Amino acid sequence: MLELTGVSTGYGRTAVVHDVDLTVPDGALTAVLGHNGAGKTTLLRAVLGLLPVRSGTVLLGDDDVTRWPPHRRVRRGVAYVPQGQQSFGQLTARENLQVVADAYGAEGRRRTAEALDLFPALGPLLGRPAGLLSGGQRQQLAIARALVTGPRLLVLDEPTEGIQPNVVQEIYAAVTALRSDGDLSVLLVEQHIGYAVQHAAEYLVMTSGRITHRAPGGATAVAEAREAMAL
Ligand SMILES: Nc1ncnc2c1ncn2[C@@H]1O[C@H](COP(=O)(O)OP(=O)(O)OP(=O)(O)O)[C@@H](O)[C@H]1O
Repeated sequence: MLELTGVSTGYGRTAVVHDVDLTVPDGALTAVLGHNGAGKTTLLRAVLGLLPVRSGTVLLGDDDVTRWPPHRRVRRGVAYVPQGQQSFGQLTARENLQVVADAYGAEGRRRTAEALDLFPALGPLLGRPAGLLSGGQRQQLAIARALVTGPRLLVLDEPTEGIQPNVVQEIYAAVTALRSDGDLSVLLVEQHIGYAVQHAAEYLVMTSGRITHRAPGGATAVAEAREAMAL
């Protein structure tokens, strides 16, 4: 479980995120919604340890990881897929997976095979430079690469931004399959309200760095979420 209590963070002297409480129970999906510049990515950076927490605490299970560096959080089971379908563009899709898998030996090879089962569209593309893949394919590759680390918490920053609807469906189907398989938790930042709220156990709306609305997710919650976003 991930639990943030009273977390504030920012850049230099600029405070961006203020006093955020957020929980992702084991096996659950929590979604953070908000307009451009609301502070969603900044909040995720604090979860990953890429930005120092100025006040508040970040717990992973029983561990207080507030001061842990990013690599220690990754070893503790946190995987981050940043915004923008990032990959090593000159390397092939296969090599993009291998650079991570090599660090995990036989386990890495097993997880690579599992990730490719989850995203079958990647199979025929493995020999192609990642820079030549479409945005949707690169996003699937980025999620697959994160899965090779064997996460217990997957942190996704706007995974469907700029991606065509059928690939969005594939990405959400994959996330659903992953969660139904075990106790993988997902912290999801999205502007695509419909999918995020439908799949979330809880969703939060962030406005100017503060949580201004929180409610249980589900198919019937989407209209309320749109209203909360419009305020
Ligand atoms: N490296 C940085 N240094 C200084 N300020 C930054 C930095 N990155 C982001 N900010 C500022 O922090 C605020 C929140 O940005 P953030 O990227 O967290 O928003 P967001 O909700 O993720 O937006 P988007 O949906 O557009 O990605 C913005 O005002 C932004 O200009």
